[in-house]
Amino acid sequence: MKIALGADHGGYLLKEEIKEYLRESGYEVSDYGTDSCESVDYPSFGAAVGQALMEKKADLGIVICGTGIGISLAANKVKGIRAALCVNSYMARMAREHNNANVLALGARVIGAGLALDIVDTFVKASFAGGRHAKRVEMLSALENI
Ligand SMILES: O=C(CO)[C@H](O)[C@H](O)[C@H](O)COP(=O)(O)O
Repeated sequence: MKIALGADHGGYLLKEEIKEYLRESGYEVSDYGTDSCESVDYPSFGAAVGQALMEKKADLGIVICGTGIGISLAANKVKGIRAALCVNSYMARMAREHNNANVLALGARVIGAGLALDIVDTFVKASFAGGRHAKRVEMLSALENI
């Protein structure tokens, strides 16, 4: 599985930890920045990860900023992206099983690294349950045409 990572300055350090964790776990990881704690603008990095998924360069994305809010909003502006901001592992599992989320958003100023890695692990291992959820996800996609 290929995973695209992106973060602003608020999420940079957590992104580096997640990158190391995923690579050690055997995943192929592409890093769309940022590359330091120097102040940058989260929309660029959320959009870059979203575009990477839509261009089939990755299967899932993980985006991180201070709260996870701004960068999830940015990723969700890309057509086809369902980015879910999660603060616990239950949300991460439901995001995949019920919402077929393709991007996980995290807030590095909200949760610690230990919880973040557990959320990441849950998200990448879970899969879409389909069934009654498929119609709802299709309805979400239809909203992109409004
Ligand atoms: O976009 C955000 C909030 O929705 C992120 O948390 C950003 O990382 C944050 O806004 C950056 O704030 P800073 O004061 O410029 O570091």
